[in-house]
Amino acid sequence: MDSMHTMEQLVAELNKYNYHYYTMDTPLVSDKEYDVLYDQLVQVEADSGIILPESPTQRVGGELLKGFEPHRHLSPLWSLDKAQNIDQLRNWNNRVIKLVTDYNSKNPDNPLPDPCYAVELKFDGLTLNLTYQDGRLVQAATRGNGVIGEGILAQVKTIKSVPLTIPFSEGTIEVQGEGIMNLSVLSNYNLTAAEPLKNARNAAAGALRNLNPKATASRRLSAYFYNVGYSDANTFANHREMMDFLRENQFKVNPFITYFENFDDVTEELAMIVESRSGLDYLIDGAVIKVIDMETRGVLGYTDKFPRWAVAYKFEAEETTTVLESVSWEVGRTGKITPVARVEAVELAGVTVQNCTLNNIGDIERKNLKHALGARVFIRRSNDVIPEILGKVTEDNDGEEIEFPTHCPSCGFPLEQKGAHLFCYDSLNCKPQLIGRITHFASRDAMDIDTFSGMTAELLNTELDVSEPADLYSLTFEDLVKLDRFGEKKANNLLQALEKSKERDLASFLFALGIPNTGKATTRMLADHYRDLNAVMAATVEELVGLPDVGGIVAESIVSFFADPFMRAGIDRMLTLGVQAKAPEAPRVVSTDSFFSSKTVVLTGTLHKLTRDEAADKLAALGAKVTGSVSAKTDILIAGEKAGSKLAKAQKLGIQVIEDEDEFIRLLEM
Ligand SMILES: NC(=O)c1ccc[n+]([C@@H]2O[C@H](COP(=O)([O-])OP(=O)(O)OC[C@H]3O[C@@H](n4cnc5c(N)ncnc54)[C@H](O)[C@@H]3O)[C@@H](O)[C@H]2O)c1
Ligand SMILES: [Zn+2]
Repeated sequence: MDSMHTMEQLVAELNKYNYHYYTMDTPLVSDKEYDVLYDQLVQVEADSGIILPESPTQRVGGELLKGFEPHRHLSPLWSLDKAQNIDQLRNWNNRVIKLVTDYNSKNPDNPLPDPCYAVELKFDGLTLNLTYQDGRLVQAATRGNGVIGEGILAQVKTIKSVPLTIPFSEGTIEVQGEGIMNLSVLSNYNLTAAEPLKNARNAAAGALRNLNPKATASRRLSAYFYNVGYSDANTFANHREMMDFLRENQFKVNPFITYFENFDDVTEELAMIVESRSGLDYLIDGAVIKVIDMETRGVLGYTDKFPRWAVAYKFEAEETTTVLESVSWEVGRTGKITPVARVEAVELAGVTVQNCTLNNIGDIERKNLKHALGARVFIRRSNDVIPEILGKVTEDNDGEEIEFPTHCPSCGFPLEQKGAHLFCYDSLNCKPQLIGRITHFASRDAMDIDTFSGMTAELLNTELDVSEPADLYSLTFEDLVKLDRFGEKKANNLLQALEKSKERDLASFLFALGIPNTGKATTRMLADHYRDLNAVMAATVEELVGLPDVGGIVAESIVSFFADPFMRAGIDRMLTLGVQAKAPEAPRVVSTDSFFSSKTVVLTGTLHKLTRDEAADKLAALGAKVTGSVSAKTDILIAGEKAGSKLAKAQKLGIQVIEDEDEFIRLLEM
């Protein structure tokens, strides 16, 4: 009786979440939280042998939205069975093998081949089913309940990569794929949107199920296709043939698709995908493993909800919900004030999350978080960066107000707002700014002062009054040796490291200065172009904006940095104390007859025999233009190990890719 009660509660709760997720595209819980409850229900059903008629384990999708013309799919659309770990994946494979073996023993004259597998990305967007008649797109539908979907032809036509006509013109076919919003498109959209979108999946789904196709068009969606669900004139022997057909008919097919004869190789591929996940420009929530032989698929068949010949291998969730407890304000090295949120501790992607970033006050307002203290919020963690608060679960005014500071929480100086950010401009006296500047100056990509940390900067500041980088170079052994936890050895080590840093090159020195809005690539370019510190310091805005990748803001930042008498004095003092800021070595000989001459080259992934900087130097010396992102203008992509989205993009654009490092080196030396 108790399990009956649990079951009823779970069914009711899950159906409520389904409605908000599938029908409204505004989920109330994260997928992670949903999946936990769903798995509980599956377990209770298995234990009790009872399944309630309205159980979500028996149905695909959710209710249809009114206002769209219903479309009956020519063959049904399915959900996918799930494996949360490799053991569950092996169980799935064992079931496949058993069914194939059983079949073969009954049909010895016509046996099925040993299973081979395709591994694809599992896109997180909205399922699309496109109907083509005699080569023309005549309908596009959502999955709906798997049998009937919502007709969203006008909306789907706004996706530029969806072909309106295809070469294949024999009768009717239905092609399935996923409508998605690229993450870069989402973040661009959010830069100016009055109401930022929380999540790319809901953004895509909501846009496609918007009655106004103009609204859909403004989201600039994309779509990947992975299945021919129905064709009255064509059959395929296996998945490869089907993919070839899709490519030949100009559907966008994801380049990350691999085929394996051996199941162990599948698990290796999955590990690779997990690695490259954070480099992709779209959301995936797992990978899909499919048996490729079509006859085998027919024999394996379907349950009420999903095919037995495919399984989704779920990756660790990147989103969950928690409660926003408080907000504190941190001062960065440039004086920028960053709100840091404390949330109720929650597990996400393998770690316990307690702090999240809120970016800036502009973001708090745009994300409707101004009154969110104590409210439930969605958070997202990708890569290893600090998780971000995406927005409230419900848009109700149910929280306390987040008060914005008027004075620097560290030095008490009145704050100024510039754009979406608050700044403390008391940069010479505000302690976190001093410490931040010194720590940055010493960091690896800057002056590379060994063993120096934020704690060192803090200690030197409190005990020896080191308040700017130049002060570091007047430190003496006597000063250092009397410090807590220092001793002779450490004092000598630091002095040696400081001595060594005097030989750092101009690019690193410029980077170390921490000029606002000026990163490593720009300081390197400045060093290459001017080859002399005084020349950089004398550059004008007009001159700077003429240089590659320098815009007005960067140019202004550089000029006003060097115009500051305090900064100039600090630099002069460092030069007097022996800092060299060495110009790059001998002027570059630009060759014009090499393989790489006048080609635009992008480097990605890990190289083993060269660092990326070395490779870029060599390429530049051969007259190549080395850029950071792949576009139609790219001639060659050098893809080292674990190359991710850039490789996929290059393949998609048909750009020449060199994946073999030895071959790359051979071409460099040619
Ligand atoms: N947060 C919520 O409130 C909520 C509610 C309901 C469901 N969900 C989420 O949705 C999941 C269940 O979703 P479902 O049953 O709709 O779909 P599914 O996750 O079981 O997978 C089926 C879908 O995967 C998609 N897909 C992407 N790439 C594919 C590929 N390469 N090949 C084949 N299919 C591919 C297809 O669109 C297909 O419809 C749950 O696990 C849960 O995470 C969340
Ligand atoms: Zn301050």
